[in-house]
Amino acid sequence: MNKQLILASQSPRRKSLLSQLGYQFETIAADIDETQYGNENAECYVERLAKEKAQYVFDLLANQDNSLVIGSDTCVVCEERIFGKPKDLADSIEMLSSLSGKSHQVLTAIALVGKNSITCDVVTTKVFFKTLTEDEIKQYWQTAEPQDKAGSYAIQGIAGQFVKSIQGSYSAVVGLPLFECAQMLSKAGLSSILPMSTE
Ligand SMILES: Cc1cn([C@H]2C[C@H](O)[C@@H](COP(=O)(O)OP(=O)(O)OP(=O)(O)O)O2)c(=O)[nH]c1=O
Repeated sequence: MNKQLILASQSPRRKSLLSQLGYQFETIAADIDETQYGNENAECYVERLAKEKAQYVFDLLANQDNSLVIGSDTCVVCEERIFGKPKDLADSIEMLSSLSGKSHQVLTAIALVGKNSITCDVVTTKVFFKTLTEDEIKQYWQTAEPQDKAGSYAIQGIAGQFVKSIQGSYSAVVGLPLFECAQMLSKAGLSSILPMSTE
């Protein structure tokens, strides 16, 4: 019997990306504390949060034997600094000024939790930004787009024009790496409407 798939997320972008893979799934938002530990590097941080989101939702389920939960987390890393979502305009100015005119990394972790199983993968993408003026950053803030996005920008939105190029996975920057996600779900034995082979 095929397992039931649940996406542990309140993000409409993750829902839309997962839909592209052709799986039937439900979404349930995870409510976890996203505070970073003092000694935690970016990779460990996103991996832990992706696992905690998936585990949080898995623990709510009645039918755990027959369920798999996928959780994900994204952060932006620039010169050793880790950026999550901006708290306010000042935070957004701080983040986007740091990203202006150089490259940074976007880290997205995906975790799949089932009964007695956890698998996880962290995908890193390099993003090259044009130089931004403070006026541009302030105007961008007024659009509301950056407010719920790691690093205070959305590559899939207005901020697409800030991005000169990327090396890596576009879908991972938006919030869910499609290639890695498809491989993980396929290896876990889930079938989508599109049969996948694993590499
Ligand atoms: C860099 C970047 C991030 N983002 C988004 C992806 C994530 O949704 C968000 C980072 O916050 P997350 O805490 O990873 O996710 P979330 O709170 O939106 O959703 P949930 O925890 O319920 O799954 O930033 C974009 O949409 N575009 C971008 O270009």
